[in-house]
Amino acid sequence: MTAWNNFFSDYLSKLYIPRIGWTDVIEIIIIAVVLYNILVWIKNTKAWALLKGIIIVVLFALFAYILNLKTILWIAGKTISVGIIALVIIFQPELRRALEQLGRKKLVVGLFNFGEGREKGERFSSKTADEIVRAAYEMGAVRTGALIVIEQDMVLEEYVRTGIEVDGVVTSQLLINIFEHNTPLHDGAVIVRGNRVVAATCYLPLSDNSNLSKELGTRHRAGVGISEGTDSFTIIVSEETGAVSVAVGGSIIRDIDRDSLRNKLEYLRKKTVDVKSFKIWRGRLKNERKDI
Ligand SMILES: Nc1ncnc2c1ncn2[C@@H]1O[C@H](COP(=O)(O)OP(=O)(O)OP(=O)(O)O)[C@@H](O)[C@H]1O
Repeated sequence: MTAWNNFFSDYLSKLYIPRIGWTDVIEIIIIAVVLYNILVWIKNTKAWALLKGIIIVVLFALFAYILNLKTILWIAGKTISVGIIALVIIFQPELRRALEQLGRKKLVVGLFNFGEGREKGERFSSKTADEIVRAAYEMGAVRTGALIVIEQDMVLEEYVRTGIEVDGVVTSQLLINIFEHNTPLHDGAVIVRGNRVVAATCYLPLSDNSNLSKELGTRHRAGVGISEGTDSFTIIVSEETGAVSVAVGGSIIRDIDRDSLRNKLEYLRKKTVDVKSFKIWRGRLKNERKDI
């Protein structure tokens, strides 16, 4: 017993417990918020895939360090500085946009913006699913081309920014109106977030997948393109054939029937959405969105 007591008193005498003042608490909060927002930013841009790649490289370097693989460590050491410069060049557009936002935004709201309209536990309502299905097949029947991207966990802000803000409740009439030929909003993609059409005329990345059928033009390639880099669910209505297709995870399901599309949307709708914390800062957003 005395041995234990000695061990603990010895251990405690060596333990350094720093005094924490209120400035330390403020510093911890600021660093936590900044880090959190950097991680959210990484997740919402293509930096997410890159971060996963970096983690794998770091694990590999760690492995080389443990086994003392000198040549690999030397190469890793030499490439690190080049790698950092390469990262800045690759992410120059994203970094510029992030800095621009920082300068433009209402800072506090920007910092605590944890994703709009996602506190309900459901991605979108059953009515929204019905409206999207109705719009897709009504447009298909009259050969109106359409591209509807449904946002899931990954926020598609960088694509929303390429289009024109709409912010309207999803209805079949709104979607049909947007894609009506020779109207200002008909070109490009519509992005749906929750129960709202957030933007139209959005420009999506084109897929360069050489396995895609040569019959498919840029509308379909754009639908597949966005699904390669994000977890979005995209509905494509062909202007040429009226067929409705769906792109998810880099693959396309062509000419899907109405019931299958409704079932897929129903599945998406019910996938649980993280209820984010810090609701206190989101009161403003909720008040703006009573009509959801
Ligand atoms: N990168 C893009 N992002 C968003 N929309 C795009 C993009 N590229 C093309 N589009 C849309 O696709 C339309 C052109 O479709 P195109 O005829 O080339 O495609 P398609 O796949 O053959 O489809 P369809 O069967 O409807 O003809 C454009 O008018 C535009 O609305």
